[in-house]
Amino acid sequence: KSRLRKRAQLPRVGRAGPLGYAWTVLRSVLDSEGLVDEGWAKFGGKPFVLPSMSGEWIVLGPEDVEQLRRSDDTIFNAPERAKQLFLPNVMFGDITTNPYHLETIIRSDLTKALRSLVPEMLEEAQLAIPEHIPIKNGQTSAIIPLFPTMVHLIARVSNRAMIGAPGCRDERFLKNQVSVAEEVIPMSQVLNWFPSVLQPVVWKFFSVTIGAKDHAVRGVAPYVQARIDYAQQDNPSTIVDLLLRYAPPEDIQDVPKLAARVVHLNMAATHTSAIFTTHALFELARMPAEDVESIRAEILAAIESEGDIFNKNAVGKFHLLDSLLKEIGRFHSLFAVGSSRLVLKEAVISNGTVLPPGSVVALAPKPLHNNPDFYPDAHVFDPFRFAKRRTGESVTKDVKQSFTALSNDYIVFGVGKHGCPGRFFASLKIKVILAELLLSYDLSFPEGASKTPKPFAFNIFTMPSPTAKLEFTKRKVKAE
Ligand code: HEM
Repeated sequence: KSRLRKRAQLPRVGRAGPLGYAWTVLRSVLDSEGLVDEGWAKFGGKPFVLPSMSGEWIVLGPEDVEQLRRSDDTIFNAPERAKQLFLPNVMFGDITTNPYHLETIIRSDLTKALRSLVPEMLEEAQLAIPEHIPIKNGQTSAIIPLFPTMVHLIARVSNRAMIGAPGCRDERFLKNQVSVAEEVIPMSQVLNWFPSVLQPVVWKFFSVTIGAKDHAVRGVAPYVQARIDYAQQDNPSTIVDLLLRYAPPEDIQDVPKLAARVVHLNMAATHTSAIFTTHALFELARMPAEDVESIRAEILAAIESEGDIFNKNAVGKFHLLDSLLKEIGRFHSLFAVGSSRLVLKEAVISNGTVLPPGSVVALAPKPLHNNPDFYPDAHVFDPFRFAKRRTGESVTKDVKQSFTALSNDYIVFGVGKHGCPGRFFASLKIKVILAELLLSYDLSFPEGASKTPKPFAFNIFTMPSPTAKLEFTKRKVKAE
């Protein structure tokens, strides 16, 4: 007898019946994570359907992660799903038929260029931090809204790598880059309510009204043009140079399209990294002082071991900071469901269910990251969890504990061939900024403020509280 079952037999989370369905869809807007937790508990970690405003997600269980990891896009397709979910071709023009800005550049060239980018990002962080944490004359500390400040700081340091200095310091330019995600992500949701023929018209209407993406593209265009004019790409020093190296001739004639690719990359690079930086600073402010001191001491020792130079090798030795970031990714999920793929051909999943083409599958980070087989005391936030697993016996085993290592039990950066190609850049950038902040300031919650600010959830995404504040007190000794 066949064990195979039809897709329709998959259980669904939420209230029963058509009205219950509508209620569940509405709940998913503000509480997808709660729905995923509920479905996982109710169906014992077996696949189930999660309804949402942008259609149904089939949330897969731990047994199916390996199948997604190995997939080569013939059955479970990532780029098609990204197009369906974020509609880049509607909002940015056709930048995904030849997605060289996402693949070649970020995956290989940027990662190779990281060594030379560390001193640049460090210099930018050192210049930007005092501007973002303005301490008034005669005072020793400043209280700032953390998440929006980190978004801005990250955008500036990222753009030192994207377009170079001094362009990355232009406040208006940065504001526009940051606003793009705030326009485009909710818009992709709204556009999904319209049939595809109407989407360009609806987008045109909204984009003229809001305009963040158009402003951002116009902001990047002069830098692209300058790099074309000076043929800087033979000796690349920014991501724009790398982009020009791979751009086909027709793209070189189309500066706005090239600029749109940079804006698209900025979108992937900013809020994600700012979320980690914000969580890390809140955690550091909550942590026992001696733990913060051990992280600082390790940073100082690593820099000293490189002849007092804060370079990429030194950052590679910040194991405690690396562990803290990895634990943040494990403990605070960024999204309720991720690594989604469009099913292109009939596919059978672990429990024998046959999924028809057109289905959407995804993984649920939070329950996977709470698997007691891999994470004893999973409910406890242990900043040094992964550092403790580094035994020093085998380099390969130790590397597996690092923040950027992908595994089936740690899916913050996704799985398989579409796992985040920007993660090495992101990790370095975040560490440079955090190390600089830790060496310069003591961190604390302002008097009377909650030490566990409530995160903000929208659709599948979860962000740290956008209004919670942190106090930065200048430290007396700052090692150079
Ligand atoms: C902490 C920061 C970041 C996090 C948590 C993050 C997370 C992710 C995740 C979960 C995916 C999807 C993986 C999958 O489908 O399995 C992804 C894809 C991607 N990310 Fe990141 N990301 C971060 C930073 C960056 C940065 C800085 C860049 C660019 C400079 C970047 C560029 C990309 C690109 C181009 C993709 C698409 C890859 C593909 O489909 O092949 N990301 N990221």
